Parts: sequence; C-alpha cells; structure tokens
Amino acid sequence: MSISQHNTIDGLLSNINHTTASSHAWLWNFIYVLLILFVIYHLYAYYQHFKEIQRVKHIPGYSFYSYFTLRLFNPEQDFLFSPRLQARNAKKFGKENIWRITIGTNTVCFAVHPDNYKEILVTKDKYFRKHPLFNNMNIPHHVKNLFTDYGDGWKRHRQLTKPSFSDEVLSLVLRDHISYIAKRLVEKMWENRDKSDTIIINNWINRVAIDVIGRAGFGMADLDAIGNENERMPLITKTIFQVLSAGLLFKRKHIEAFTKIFFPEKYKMVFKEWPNILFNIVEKRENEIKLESESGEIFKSNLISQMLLSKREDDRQTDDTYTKYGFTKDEIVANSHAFLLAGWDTSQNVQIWMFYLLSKDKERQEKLRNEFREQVGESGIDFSLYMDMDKLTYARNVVSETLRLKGPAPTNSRFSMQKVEIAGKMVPKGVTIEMKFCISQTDPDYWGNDSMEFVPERFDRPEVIDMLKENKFIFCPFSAGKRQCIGKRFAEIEILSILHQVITSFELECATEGEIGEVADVTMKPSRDIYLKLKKLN
Ligand code: HEM
Repeated sequence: MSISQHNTIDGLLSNINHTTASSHAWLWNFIYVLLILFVIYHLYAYYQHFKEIQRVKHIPGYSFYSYFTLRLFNPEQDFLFSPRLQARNAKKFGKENIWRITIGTNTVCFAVHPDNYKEILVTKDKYFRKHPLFNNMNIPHHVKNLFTDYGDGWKRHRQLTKPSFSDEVLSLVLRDHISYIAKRLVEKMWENRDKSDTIIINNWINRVAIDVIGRAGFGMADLDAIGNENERMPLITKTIFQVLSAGLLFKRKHIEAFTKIFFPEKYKMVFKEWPNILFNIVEKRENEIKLESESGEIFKSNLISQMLLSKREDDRQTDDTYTKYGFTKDEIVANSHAFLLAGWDTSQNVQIWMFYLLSKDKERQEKLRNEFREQVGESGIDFSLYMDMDKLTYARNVVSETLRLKGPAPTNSRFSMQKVEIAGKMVPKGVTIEMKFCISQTDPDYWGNDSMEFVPERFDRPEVIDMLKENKFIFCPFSAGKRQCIGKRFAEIEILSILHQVITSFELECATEGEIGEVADVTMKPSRDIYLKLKKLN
C-alpha cells in the first residue's frame, strides 16, 4: 500500500470521524434546545398557574414543588396544575360556574361557589361518590370503612359508627381522657421548655392529638406520648401518613411494592405492625367488655368499644356474607384506622394554627382568658358547658376563625357516578369534582375586606350571622350534607379543652420570625416548626 493510499484512507477516516462528530453535535444541540424549550414551557406554565392562584385569591400551598410532582405523577390531579386551560376556563366562566377542564382524556371539574357545593353535597349527592383514590389509604386494602365506602355500604358504616359519637360517649371521652390530656399537656410543656421558656408547639400538639385519638378513640389507657419521649405511636402515626398519603398520588399496588423494596422498615410498620396493633386492641376491648359487662363504663369510653357494642337497628339486611347485626372485627380495625386518618392530622393542624395566630395577639388571648375564667370551673370544660351554645362564645369564634382561614380540609372532592348537571353545566360520568372551600371561606364578597385577617369577632357581626343562617355552605370546614364529618363534636371538645388549659396557664408569644407558609398535604399544615415563648400565669 502506497503512502498516498494511506493518506487517502486516513483522510477518509478522519472525514468520517469528523462527520460523525458533527452529526452528534447537531443531535446534542437539538436535545439542548428541546431541554431549554421544556424548561421555558414549564416556567411559563408555572407563571400562568401562579397568576391563576392570585386570581382565585387564595389556594394555599401550591408550590413549585407540588406543581411538578403532581404534573408528573398524578394525571387525575392535573386540573390543579394545568394553568393555561384552567385560566382560560376561569376567565370564560364566572365563579358561579363549574370550571370544566379536559386534558387529554381526563376531565376534572372545579367548583368554588357555595351554591354549587350544596348541589354536589346535598341536592344531587346521589350522583356522586367519595373519590376512589381514598381507597388507597385503607388497611387492609380489601376492607372498606366509613371514610372510603359509598352507597349502602357507607350507610351501614355510618349507622354502626354513629353511637361512638353520641352525647353519652362524648361526655365520657371528655371526662375520662381529654380533660386529663389537656392538664398533662400544660404540665409537660412547662417542664420541657428551653432556657428561654420556649417550646415548639407543633411537637406538643402532635402528641396531644395522638394521645386523644389513642386513648379516647382506641382505649389505649396507658398511651402517653405527651409524657414519654420514646413512645412509638408518634413514629407509627407519622409513617402511616407518609406512606399512605402517597396513595393520593400513586396506585396502591405501586406504593406497597415500592415501600416493601425501598423502605422495608416502613413497610413492616404500616402494613404489618399497625394492623396487628389495632387487631390486638379490638380483641382486648372485646374481652374487657365481656368481663366488665356490669360496671365496665371505663372501658366503654372509647370509640372501639362502642363499635363492638354497636348493633344494626335495621335488620332488613339478610346478606349472610357479613355479620348481620354488627361490624366484623376486620371492619372495626378498618374504621379505627379511618378515625386515625380522619381525626389525628386534622385536629392537630387546627390547634397548631390556632395557637400560632393567637400568639401574635395578646389582647385576644386576654379576652379569651376572661371568658374561660368566668365560665369554666376547676375541673375544666365539661360536656354540658360544651353543649350550651350561649357559653364559650368567644372561644368558639376563635376556633371557627382558625377553621375559616386555616381549615385542615381546604378542598373536598367527589367522583361523579353518572352525567349530572351542576350550575347549568354538564359534569360527565367518572370525573373528579373539587369543591374549593378555602376560596369561598376567604372571599371578600362574603367576608369583607379583612377576609384574610384573623378576626374571631367577625362571627358576631350581624351581617355574618345572617349570611351563614341563609347559606351555611359559605362556611363548612367539616363539610355538609349527610357525609359531613362524624367527628365534628369530638374534634370541637378536644380543641376547646386544650385551648382552655393552654390559654389559662400561659401567655403565649410568637418566637418565630417571618410568615409561616401553608403546605397542602393530606391536610393543610404549617410549613415549619413554630416556636412559642411561654409566660406562666398564676
Ligand atoms: C378539626 C378537625 C376536623 C375537621 C376539620 C374534619 C373535616 C372533615 C371533612 C371535611 C370530612 C369530609 C366530609 C365529606 O366528604 O363531605 C370529614 C369526614 C370524616 N371525619 Fe372529620 N374532621 C375533623 C376531625 C375528625 C375527628 C376528630 C374524627 C374522628 C375521631 C373525624 C372522623 C371523620 C370521619 C370518620 C369522616 C368520614 C365520614 C363519612 O364519610 O361519613 N374527623 N372530616
């Protein structure tokens, strides 16, 4: 082979390499451009989304992070995060209308008007069911509970769980558990304050809510998360929420498999240990009821015992596939789990927000304290005082105002079972319909120009009293209609009792700088720990 031949071949090879390199460069440039366009598109879409949030006034917690997470992983929730379509529809229709958004094959409807909530929750409720995504939060998965079931199944659950929330049970729950927990809280909070008399309110209220649901709900009389740093329940509860709330994004089978592979400890805790704990409690309560059939009042002051005692009045049901008159043990386990899901995080977050808002307002604390001193005896709030609507009016206003501004359920959803007309618009079959309570609860058209401020006195304004008498759907933090929160009074006695003990024991001062953001998780929670400085009162 001659040198010139070599040269020619080398030349050819180098030519080929050069061509390949330049075609790669072209490809890379193309990919870069695509990436840049992708980023620009999302920035623009996020900007539109952000503008839309401003326009609809107040949807808490929709962050940059949630925008991407939900866009990527949850097509069913895409309506929240498809700003262009949402903005276009919102502009086209007024707030009286249902916004109907279609993305690909997905249609989601969006209601922000109280009259529309009424149609969905009451007048046309038979066309809707609870959202199927909630089923992902059940343990065990195949057993339904009050929170997730619908139709006749739900009716039976509601009938059998109703006695657990009767006057008699709630007054026992308050007397035997909540009063004790409230007193223990103020003792322990003071004992564990730091050198500058400061505490993190989130941690303490977390323990309160666990002790309340554990003792009053499940009858775990020796549970003491407030007094015991090493108590396992806070960790279990936190993990259950972490793992199962992913159920609102992913399919259950994926969450279970994913957790089993990547977080085996969490998997064991949520899917093995927790159901076992509940099952053992149910069996223990069953034996106690048998043993104490005469004087067993103490064992009945919890929701599980009441479910065990509960019998169906209606015996037309002749289906032998489940226990004819009462719940099966599996169902009691499933419903107890529902009480934890529905009753722990909600009550906890209301109380954290409430103390945060009050800690910035010493005058209102004093007003509250005076009412408590006048109306509440040594032993704390009892059930008859709670039931007397002419008493504790300011305290009730404080709770309502917290729920209005920071209600733990800022949005409520339903799933349409057939085509149905709402606000003159056709809601198709099989779509999500979201009711944005947080928008109507802060709309200046209803609440005035101070609608975003913490003003408990507003609930005494004649125009607000008249407005709510006329249309209760303007303020329904516990929802409305036949599926409204069954634990409403349970939550209220808990919140009022804790409020009473804390406010009469301490003057609170906010020791956290800056604003506290809102995170729309399963419930709406504060974005970070809140430090409060305590001044002990005599
Ligand atoms: C401040 C605290 C609470 C708030 C704001 C709250 C709010 C709500 C809301 C908005 C719903 C949905 C209703 C619907 O779908 O229309 C609900 C349902 C429910 N809540 Fe609560 N809740 C609270 C505390 C509790 C507590 C303490 C318990 C139990 C001990 C509880 C048990 C339930 C149950 C079992 C359901 C399902 C009822 C059904 O579908 O029939 N909640 N709650």
